[in-house]
Amino acid sequence: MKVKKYDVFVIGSGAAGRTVAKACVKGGLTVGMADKREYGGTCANRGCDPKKVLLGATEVIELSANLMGKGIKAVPGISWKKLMQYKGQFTLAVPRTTEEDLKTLGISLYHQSPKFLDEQTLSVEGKTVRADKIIIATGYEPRNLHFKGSKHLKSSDDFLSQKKLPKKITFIGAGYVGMEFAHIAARAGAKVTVIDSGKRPLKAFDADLVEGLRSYSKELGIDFVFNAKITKVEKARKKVKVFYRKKGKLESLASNVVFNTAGRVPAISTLQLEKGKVAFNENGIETNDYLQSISNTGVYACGDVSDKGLPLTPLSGIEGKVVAINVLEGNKEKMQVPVTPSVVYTLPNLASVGYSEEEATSRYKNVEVKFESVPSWFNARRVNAPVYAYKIILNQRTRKIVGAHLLGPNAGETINLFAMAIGQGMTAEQIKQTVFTYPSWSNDIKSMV
Ligand SMILES: Cc1cc2nc3c(=O)[nH]c(=O)nc-3n(C[C@H](O)[C@H](O)[C@H](O)COP(=O)(O)OP(=O)(O)OC[C@H]3O[C@@H](n4cnc5c(N)ncnc54)[C@H](O)[C@@H]3O)c2cc1C
Ligand SMILES: NC(=O)c1ccc[n+]([C@@H]2O[C@H](COP(=O)([O-])OP(=O)(O)OC[C@H]3O[C@@H](n4cnc5c(N)ncnc54)[C@H](O)[C@@H]3O)[C@@H](O)[C@H]2O)c1
Repeated sequence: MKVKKYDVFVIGSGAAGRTVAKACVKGGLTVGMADKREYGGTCANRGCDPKKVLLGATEVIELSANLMGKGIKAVPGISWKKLMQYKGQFTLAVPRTTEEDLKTLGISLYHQSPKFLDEQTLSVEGKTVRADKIIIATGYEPRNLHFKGSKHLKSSDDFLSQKKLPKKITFIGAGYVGMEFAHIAARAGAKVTVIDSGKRPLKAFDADLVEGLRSYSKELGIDFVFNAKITKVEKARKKVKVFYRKKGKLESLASNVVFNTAGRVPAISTLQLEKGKVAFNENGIETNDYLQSISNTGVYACGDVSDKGLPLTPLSGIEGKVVAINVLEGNKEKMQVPVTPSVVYTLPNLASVGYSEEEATSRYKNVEVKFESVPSWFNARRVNAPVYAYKIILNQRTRKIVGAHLLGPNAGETINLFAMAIGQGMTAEQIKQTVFTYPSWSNDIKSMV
């Protein structure tokens, strides 16, 4: 059988895969790429970007609700249909423009999941393809839940493309996706319940600030069920019923739609990795410091699907660059996971960078923890924001900031200043000496440290 040969074959067209493919083709290599879905990846098609467009409309609701009676006469309503049309202006063209961009550079495109036939050979679209280097950049996909009736659950993709907003919605999973979507849906007018097997939402975030977010979410009308073991889901006419066990008691709750937001797992199940001798674990493809497979030197992995770093868009791009350098120049660049800020786009935002209180306490002899709730500060008061809190962690000996955790309006932006401060090893005094605009959220960080 005829074999099609490339220097590099990239699986996945998200931020990670595109970065590698473009750099390699610009570096003079022949490149092929496959994606089994629409080109452009999760972030641009069905993740960060469309989510944040929907969030924009809910920001108007939050701001006006807080200023009701303080100069604002009415809280506007959301037309879900119109909002989805607006969202489409950001997403609909992504697959086409991505393909055009990649094709113009000379990259050959395939539209199916490849399967490894051996360490260097793939089968895709009925063709046999051999490449010196195969790059796995397939990202994450929703975790399958294994109770009876789980086929009735919808995914985050469905949430971001639903034409009508259901009246009653349940989210299974109070992580990033569940919490962000719960806030969007509640502000857009749905009755929302979030159910989780754990004891609190957003386990990776500071417990004190998460408690502030949980309690404000409750005021917004979002119901929570924690420590719940879901036993089955049943569909009956217009309702979907979730059955769960809590404290030994069997309970149920009915809604129009139930979304599975119970986490995401490496998208590797259709690749036949065993045939390619590519080792993997539950975090993804097992890689060395060069993001090269530990078991097949002809394979690299980057983005969410590699076992390094957090599954976030900025890191996928960075990992893509590292792989491109190592493919083009022969393992020259080690992946060093940088200081990475992260934000949950609820309103208020919950944002975090650096060490948690627990990590800092176990790492340094003396830490100073500044934790305060400050809705009385001018910036919060001027927009009548009811929630504004921070927890800043300093190494007492060096006075360097080692962790910052924020809950409040604009926290997703303000956290970037702390990312810079931690990355550059700045002390509290250096931050205080810096001149910021006034009055601004950024300027508040001087008082926080
Ligand atoms: C709802 C949601 C909201 C998010 N919001 C944010 C946010 O605000 N900020 C942030 O930083 N991150 C966010 N993320 C995470 C972010 O989307 C990912 O970290 C990022 O997209 C990862 O990029 P990637 O290139 O590694 O993978 P992806 O963008 O997932 O790209 C992987 C590509 O590989 C393809 N693929 C998968 N399997 C195969 C296969 N077998 N064969 C061929 N192709 C395959 C997929 O179709 C996809 O196009 C969000 C994720 C979700 C789901
Ligand atoms: N703003 C952002 O940067 C952003 C937004 C969305 C997603 N992401 C990325 O995507 C990743 C996945 O996010 P996610 O929200 O899907 O997952 P997650 O891991 O953040 O949360 C999943 C939640 O589901 C719960 N859960 C798991 N199994 C369950 C079950 N059987 N029953 C009930 N609850 C169950 C877990 O306890 C957890 O609270 C994140 O780690 C993040 O890296 C980032």
